[in-house]
Amino acid sequence: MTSTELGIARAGREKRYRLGVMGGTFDPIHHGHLVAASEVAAKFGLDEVVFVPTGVPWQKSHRDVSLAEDRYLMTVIATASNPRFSVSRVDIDRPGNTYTVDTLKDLRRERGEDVDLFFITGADAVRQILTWRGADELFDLAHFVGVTRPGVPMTADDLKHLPPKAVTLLEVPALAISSTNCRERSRQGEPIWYLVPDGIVQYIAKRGLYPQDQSGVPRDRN
Ligand SMILES: Nc1ncnc2c1ncn2[C@@H]1O[C@H](COP(=O)(O)OP(=O)(O)OP(=O)(O)O)[C@@H](O)[C@H]1O
Ligand SMILES: O=C(O)c1ccc[n+]([C@@H]2O[C@H](COP(=O)([O-])O)[C@@H](O)[C@H]2O)c1
Repeated sequence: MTSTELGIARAGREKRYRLGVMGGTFDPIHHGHLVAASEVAAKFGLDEVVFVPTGVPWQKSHRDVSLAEDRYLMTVIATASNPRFSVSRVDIDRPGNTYTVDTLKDLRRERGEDVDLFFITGADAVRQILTWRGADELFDLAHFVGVTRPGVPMTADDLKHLPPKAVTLLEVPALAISSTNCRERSRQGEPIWYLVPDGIVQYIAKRGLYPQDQSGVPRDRN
């Protein structure tokens, strides 16, 4: 959506604009991400979900991460067909480690005060939020939506350490897909068709992103 279209859409409505924010390393983006964003958009009545690929994901510094431009382009390709999905460069254009507190402040600055922000995150990331930089500020900047993820058991008890009402848990259709598994499958010459959108299979092949490991041992089991 262009900024003019956004302005027209906003002018014609009384309710505040509801913007979902789906942050991720997206190395590569897969259907688990897309289903999570789509479900939260439907359940929370979001006007738009902006996907924000990380610049430098500091909590993944133990492994190689593909170039930000490749992850950005994959995110654009995967979201292009959905008129409510968009992609932001705020994290990849900001130098240094990526912190969500900066992401949310940048989006607030860009989109204005009359927007409610909903940060979408998987159950694994919800558990980690208090380790994030500026965690005490995060819940004033956005409402957090933690989506269920296969292999990550999560109940309301797991949210006890977070401020009350700061996070909503949402059950989404279970897709046992991870970027790690997609990378490993590519490296072992196994198909990733239907785990990721078709254009992503083709982009990975074209750019040789996760080359087959001749030793048969995945490079980044994490
Ligand atoms: N299958 C899934 N179901 C629900 N949420 C998911 C799923 N995969 C990823 N997420 C969530 O999407 C966000 C971005 O995830 P990320 O880009 O790190 O993908 P990932 O599959 O977890 O990657 P990796 O395996 O490399 O750690 C995180 O909040 C993560 O919890
Ligand atoms: O702010 C932080 O310190 C922080 C630490 C780890 C992860 N995050 C954010 O959480 C989202 C998912 O991250 P990841 O590493 O699981 O792809 C992404 O938007 C990250 O920027 C944020």
